[in-house]
Amino acid sequence: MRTAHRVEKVRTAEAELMARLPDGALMQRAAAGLAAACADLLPRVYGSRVVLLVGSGANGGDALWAGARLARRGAGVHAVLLAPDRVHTAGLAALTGAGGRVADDPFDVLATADLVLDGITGIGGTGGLRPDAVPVARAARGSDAVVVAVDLPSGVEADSGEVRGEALRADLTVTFGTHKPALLIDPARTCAGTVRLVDIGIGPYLPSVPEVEALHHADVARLLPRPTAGSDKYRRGVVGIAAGSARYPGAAVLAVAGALRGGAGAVRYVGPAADAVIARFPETLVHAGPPAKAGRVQAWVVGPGLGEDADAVRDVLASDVPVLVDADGLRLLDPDAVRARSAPTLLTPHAGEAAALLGRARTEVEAARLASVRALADRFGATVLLKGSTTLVADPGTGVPVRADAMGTPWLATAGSGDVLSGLAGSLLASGPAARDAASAAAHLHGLAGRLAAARGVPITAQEIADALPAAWRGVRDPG
Ligand SMILES: NC(=O)C1=CN([C@@H]2O[C@H](COP(=O)(O)OP(=O)(O)OC[C@H]3O[C@@H](n4cnc5c(N)ncnc54)[C@H](O)[C@@H]3O)[C@@H](O)[C@H]2O)[C@@H](O)CC1
Ligand SMILES: Nc1ncnc2c1ncn2[C@@H]1O[C@H](COP(=O)(O)OP(=O)(O)O)[C@@H](O)[C@H]1O
Ligand SMILES: [K+]
Repeated sequence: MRTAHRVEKVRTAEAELMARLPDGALMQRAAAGLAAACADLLPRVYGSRVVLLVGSGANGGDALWAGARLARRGAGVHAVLLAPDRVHTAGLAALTGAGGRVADDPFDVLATADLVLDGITGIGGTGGLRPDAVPVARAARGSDAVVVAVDLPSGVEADSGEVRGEALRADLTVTFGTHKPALLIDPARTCAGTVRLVDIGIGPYLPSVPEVEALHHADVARLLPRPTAGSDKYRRGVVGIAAGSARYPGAAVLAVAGALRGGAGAVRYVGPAADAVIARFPETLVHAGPPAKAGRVQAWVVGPGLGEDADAVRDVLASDVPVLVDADGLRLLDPDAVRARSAPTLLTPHAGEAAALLGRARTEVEAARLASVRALADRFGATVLLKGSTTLVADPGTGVPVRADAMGTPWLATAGSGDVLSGLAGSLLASGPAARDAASAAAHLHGLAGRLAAARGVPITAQEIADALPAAWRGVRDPG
């Protein structure tokens, strides 16, 4: 599992460790890891052209010390000083002592660079790149050089993953001690490129509960149900799907398709699309409705393609089993009914639906995804899965890390893809895990299924995502 901590916690941990170490030792650890990562990227260090973008803080210091190491190995290193009167003096002395130089014209040196190290800002940066840094960052991106961000791509908000203005776009980010939330959450995550973590020894001083966590395949594999000799279809869990309408029968079929691949022992469909569901999936148990009369289930999914059937939403929310609400269900739900539930509730909005639930603009939700998912979880007293290029899963209250999943691919942005996800997550929910575990496992499997279906770089349909779910289970359980 990758874990990310807030700046305040990182600074506290660094201070505790620094008090036990000689001056500058932590920066040396960071610079050594950074220089090694750069050396790995260059065909050879000797004779390569490296440009350092150096801001006013310790992030610039890291870049300068790493530049000095590369210069000692024969690289031609130029430093672009964005705040010459506030530069890290020891770092600059080390660079010039190793044969590195201060650049006269940033654009000249960037035009021929092989590698650019972005040390403009790290965890101390706020408010996007300053106007004087913008053309330099753009020139770096526009050059043929590989761009390596120091700790964070400059211009992002470390704690939230927001980008308030312009940010540098890196190919690789070398981060120190722990991930920062911005490295796991869009839009900042997209600026980071590949992320490499360098251990500088602060691990023991960080809190055990991170701010954000991202599951690996192995973590997800542990969350997936596995039938035992004592299992029967009811013990494995029955998931009820209240979805579809005369207008949108396909949503019911797709939600059932996802549910059938989610590990429940049986899928019970309730609603007006029973014929379409049975025609495609004869293994489904169908019922015309209402949900309360459909028979016992261990979890409900309500909402995909539901149209205006507010009664179905009310019925399901009144049940005493875990409930997932998606799509039309999110529009029709009574917030008080959600808050009053004693069994778990999982809401699965995309940014537009989240915006409607919060009474905010969609752009606001997209810009501040972490704050939005937390606000929704608190407002509804429910687990919330916020869809998008990084899927976030939050529980209400503090002290529980938000889960971030970036397994997906933009090819997943296709009609009906969310219906498959809700069926899948509901099916997992029926087998008994906590809502946040069912939600994060579903997001990961769905993302991997999308990747597998789109492996040849071709458009995919929602049905193909559902069809790729068995391969995604295998991929998660046996990544070998
Ligand atoms: N504290 C430590 O022990 C260590 C810190 N390290 C490095 O130090 C960094 C943090 O250093 P600092 O606290 O000095 O902070 P930064 O170097 O991230 O930036 C702070 C400086 O940037 C200015 N600034 C803020 N926002 C800006 C913006 N948008 N555009 C331009 N300038 C802006 C501030 O006025 C301040 O002078 C980490 O990200 C990491 O790279 C590493 O060397 C590891 C050890
Ligand atoms: N740019 C993207 N990158 C990765 N995944 C995405 C992207 N856009 C959307 N998705 C995923 O695709 C799915 C779309 O769901 P949703 O918006 O509900 O679609 P629909 O309502 O058509 O079923 C979600 O799982 C979401 O996380
Ligand atoms: K940086």
